[in-house]
Amino acid sequence: MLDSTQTYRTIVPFVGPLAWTTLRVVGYALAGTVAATGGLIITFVALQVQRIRTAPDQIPWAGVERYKIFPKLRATIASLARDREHLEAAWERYTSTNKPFTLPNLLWPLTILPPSEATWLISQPEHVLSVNKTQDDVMGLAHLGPGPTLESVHDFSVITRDLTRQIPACTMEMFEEVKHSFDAHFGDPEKGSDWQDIKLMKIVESSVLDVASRLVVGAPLCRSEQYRKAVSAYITINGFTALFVQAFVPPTLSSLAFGALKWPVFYSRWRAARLFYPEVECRVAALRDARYEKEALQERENDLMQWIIESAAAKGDPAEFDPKILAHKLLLLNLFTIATLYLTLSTTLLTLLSSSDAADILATLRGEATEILPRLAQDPTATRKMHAHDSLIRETMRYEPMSDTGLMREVLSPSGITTPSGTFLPQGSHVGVSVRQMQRSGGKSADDYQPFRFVPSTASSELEAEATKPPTAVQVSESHLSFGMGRHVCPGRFFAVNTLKLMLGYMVLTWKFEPLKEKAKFIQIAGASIGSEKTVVRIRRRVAGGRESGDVVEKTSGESQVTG
Ligand code: HEM
Repeated sequence: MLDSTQTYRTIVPFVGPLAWTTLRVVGYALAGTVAATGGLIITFVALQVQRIRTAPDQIPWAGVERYKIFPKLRATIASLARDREHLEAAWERYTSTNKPFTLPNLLWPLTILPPSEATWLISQPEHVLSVNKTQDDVMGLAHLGPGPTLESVHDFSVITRDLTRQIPACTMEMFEEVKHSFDAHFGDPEKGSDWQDIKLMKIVESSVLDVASRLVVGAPLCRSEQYRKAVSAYITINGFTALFVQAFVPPTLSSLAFGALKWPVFYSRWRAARLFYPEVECRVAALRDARYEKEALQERENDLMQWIIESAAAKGDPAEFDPKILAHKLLLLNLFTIATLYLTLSTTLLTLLSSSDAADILATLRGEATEILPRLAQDPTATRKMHAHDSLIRETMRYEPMSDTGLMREVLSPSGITTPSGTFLPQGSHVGVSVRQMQRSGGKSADDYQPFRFVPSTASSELEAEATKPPTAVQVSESHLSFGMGRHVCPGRFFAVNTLKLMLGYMVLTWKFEPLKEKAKFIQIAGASIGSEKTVVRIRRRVAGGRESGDVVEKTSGESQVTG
């Protein structure tokens, strides 16, 4: 055995070189990190400067501070957190005189047209003002989309044609999932009917994930932890990759960047798709075999997966009928449904619970849900009579839309385009409207939150009722732009509002909510409004036992059931 002196003598000669090597590795790592960060910052700034140049010259910019160096660049960087502030100030200043202004934004400077030009904006053809191009850029669809072509990715006819028509047929299935997922995620069942604190955003996210996925992949997969994790990872990685390339990579190099960065997205997509891919493959094969057998065709499923498969088959292009592409198309739709329903439901709840009338609003909703939800099994179209819920959804989207700006288009026309009031928009510039301000500028009470302002009044005659009927949540107009407007209006809005009614109705029937003591905080990120993750809400499960009509009782199987 070596004594301590020997050990010391053996080790000492290695200490110096080892320390030196370690120091060098750390040094290289540090230098690499500094160089990479510096490179990213320089590319980012150069890219922003180039984008600033694409904006129309003669239009004033929002948020710029004169006499400061690089005012537009500074305003662009500040827009990440101060977008709403910029929008409000410029709206006050320019819109009263019907003038456009340019809103700085990290994606691109956005020229905001006055409301009088919104109808002109949406009536321009795609090759002049393009919606698809903005979607492709924000979501990286050309590189990360399912394919087989971009045109195919933008074909949403399955939603417009099949999903909207089949809403009554899907309602009970969706309601079953609402009950299952909200019971599973909302609060700790062990606490019974005691008050408990929940982090609202997290819990709404988990519940919505199951409900939105039920439409796309069905049960039981939508409830599996493996699928939930895989689809969440796919949404996050896809979103970050597309945004990273849009923010840091010049358009000329974006194909190269996507070529390298797409692999984590494809891997995450594969992890989610492989869980339902065999089912898609099996149905594709069945459809191929059964094309000439009427009986087999009659037995086919009636769900989104089947509609997508049949729609692809109808195109007669083998590339469209590839099970892998079909699975990826389903995942893209799952991304749309999860993100939009999560944001809208959480904003609706937070705005409602922040209101000074929260208790009364909840009571009215509960009354309506008690009357309608138990009738769904007999009449799935009964959700159309949930006027209070519909009005609350429309009012929340009006008051606190998912995004402050909308109707976003890129000018594709090589010679640019001039608006009716004479504003010239060059090729490559981006144009849109201020959704939030337009929705809040319809009279004295437009700045107030009145959840039941769109509930039909009880008129004396049918004729009068028809004449005074307020618009519903899915009816878009210049004062209701949260679903967009024109040819690219959201095709999923009928399904979205129906599902939101089921979720809200079930929640108010099943839990008591304590109104918030302070107004809920919303985080503004680049024009999007998202409830704070930290918001804690107090809930209590209503006592089971069917004491009141409409209460939720537990069946012996452990499932919950709404009593009639
Ligand atoms: C409350 C929830 C939702 C909101 C607030 C919402 C909002 C929007 C908005 C603002 C647009 C852009 C319209 C335009 O550019 O003019 C859009 C487009 C779209 N939405 Fe939704 N959406 C929701 C739910 C859904 C759902 C559930 C689906 C799928 C089932 C869906 C599918 C789509 C598709 C495919 C488009 C692109 C349409 C096109 O470019 O032609 N959305 N949505």
